[in-house]
Amino acid sequence: MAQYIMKGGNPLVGEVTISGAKNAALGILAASVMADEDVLIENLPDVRDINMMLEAIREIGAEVTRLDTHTVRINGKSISALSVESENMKRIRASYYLIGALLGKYRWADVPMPGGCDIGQRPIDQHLKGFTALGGEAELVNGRICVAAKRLRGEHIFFDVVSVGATINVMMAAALSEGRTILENVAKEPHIVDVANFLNSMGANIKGAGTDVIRIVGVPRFHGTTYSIIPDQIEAGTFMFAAAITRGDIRVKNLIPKHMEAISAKLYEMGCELVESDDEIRVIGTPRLRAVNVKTLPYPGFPTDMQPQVGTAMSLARGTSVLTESIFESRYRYLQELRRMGACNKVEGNTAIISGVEKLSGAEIKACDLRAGAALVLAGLAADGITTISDIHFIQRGYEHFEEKLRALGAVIELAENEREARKFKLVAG
Ligand SMILES: CC(=O)N[C@H]1[C@@H](OP(=O)(O)OP(=O)(O)OC[C@H]2O[C@@H](n3ccc(=O)[nH]c3=O)[C@H](O)[C@@H]2O)O[C@H](CO)[C@@H](O)[C@@H]1O
Ligand SMILES: C=C(OP(=O)(O)O)C(=O)O
Repeated sequence: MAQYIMKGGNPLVGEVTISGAKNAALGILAASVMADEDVLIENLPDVRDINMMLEAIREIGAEVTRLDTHTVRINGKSISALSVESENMKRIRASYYLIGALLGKYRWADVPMPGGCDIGQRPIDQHLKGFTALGGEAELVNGRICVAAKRLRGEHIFFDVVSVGATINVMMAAALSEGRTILENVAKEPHIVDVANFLNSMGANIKGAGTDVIRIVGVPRFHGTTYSIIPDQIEAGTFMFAAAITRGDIRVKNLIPKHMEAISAKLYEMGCELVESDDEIRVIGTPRLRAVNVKTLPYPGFPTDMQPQVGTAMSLARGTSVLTESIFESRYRYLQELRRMGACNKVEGNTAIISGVEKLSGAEIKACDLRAGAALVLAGLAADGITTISDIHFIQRGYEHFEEKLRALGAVIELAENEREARKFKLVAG
C-alpha cells in the first residue's frame, strides 16, 4: 500500500500553480455526454476520480480522446448503454451526475449508488425529489438507482436541504426538459456556476447559478463546445493553509480570489499576511498562529472540504479554537490521528475544541479521507521528525501531483509504493 514518508520542520516557501477543480470537472465530464457533437474540455485535473469518470463514460459508449494530460475530447453521439456498470462508479460520489445527464438526454438512467468520502450518511433524497418533480420515476434496487421518464417537464422545485450534488444533477436534467424549471434553495458553490456555464456553452438556457434561485428554460438538444474548467478552490485553500501551518511563504497561483474569501479571512484572523492580485494570493505565515472559531457552511461560508486543514492549523495556534462542522456528521476522524502527533483536541457532537500546542511530533498515521489526508500531510510537514501516512489513495483521488508540488516548495516528502521503499526512505530521512 502506498504511503507518504516525510520529514517535517521546513517552512514551505515558493510558488505553486493550482489545477482545475475536481468537483466542477466531474459534473462537466458527466454533462459532456449530453451533446452529440465534439466537446473539448481543458484544464482537467489529472487525478483518480477524473480518470475513473472518463473510463465510465467511455464504457457506456462515448468517444473519449485524451489530447494531453489536461485536455480531453468527448462525443456522446455513440452512447450505446444507459446502465453504468463500472465498478469504480460505486467508489466515487460524482457518479450520481450520470443520472442527471442520461435522464436529461435519454429519459432513462441506471447508475450504482455513489460512494465518495466516508464523512457522513450522504443521502440522495433531494436528487430523487428533483427528478421525480420533473416527471421521472425513481427506483432503488440492488444498490442501483434507476430513473425513467416518459416526458420531462419543467417544474418549480424547492430543495429541503442546500445540496451541491442535487443542484447540479437536477439542473442538468432540467436543461433538456420541456418548459421552464425554477430551482429554489440551491447551492451556490463556484462549481455550480462552472457547470451551469458549461451547459450554457452547449446551448442550455440557465440563469441565476451562484444565487439561491436557478431559472432554466429547457432546450431540445445541446451542441458541441470548448470549455476550460475553473481552478480548484479547495486545492488552492489547502496550499494557502500549507503556508500557515508550516510558517512558510507561498504564492498560490492560478486561483480566483473571490472564491477564496472565507478561507482568506480566517488565515488573516489567524495572523497570516495575505497579498492578493488578480489570480494569485501570497500567504505569509506567522511564527505562532492565533486561535479562531470556524463553522463550516455552504458557499460563501467556510467550506466543509477545508475543515481538516483549518483544524490542523488550529492544533498549532496559541489558545483554544472552536470548530463546528455543520454539513457532514463524521468529518473529525483526523483529529484522532493528530492526537498521535501530540495535538490536543476533543469532540462534542458536531463541535471540536482544539487547544493549540507549540509543536507536533512525527508519528505513523492514516489518511481517513481525501481532505483529512491532505491536512495530515501538512501536519507531518510541520512536525518534528518523521511522519508516515498510509492510505494515501484517498489523497490521490483529488490532488494532482501533490507530493511533487509540495517538494517544489521545499517539503521533504517521498511516496513509497511498498513497505521496502518506505523503510528505505525512513532510513535516508532519519
Ligand atoms: C463530488 C462533489 O462535488 N462533492 C462535494 C459535494 O458533495 P455532495 O454533493 O455529496 O454534498 P451535498 O452538498 O449534497 O451535501 C450537503 C448536505 O446535504 C445533505 N444531503 C445532500 C443531498 C441529499 O439528497 N440529501 C441530503 O440530506 C448531505 O448529507 C449534507 O449534509 O458537496 C460537498 C459540500 O460542499 C463537498 O464536501 C463535496 O466535496
Ligand atoms: C468530499 C469530497 O469528495 P467526494 O464528495 O467525492 O467524496 C471532497 O472533494 O472533499
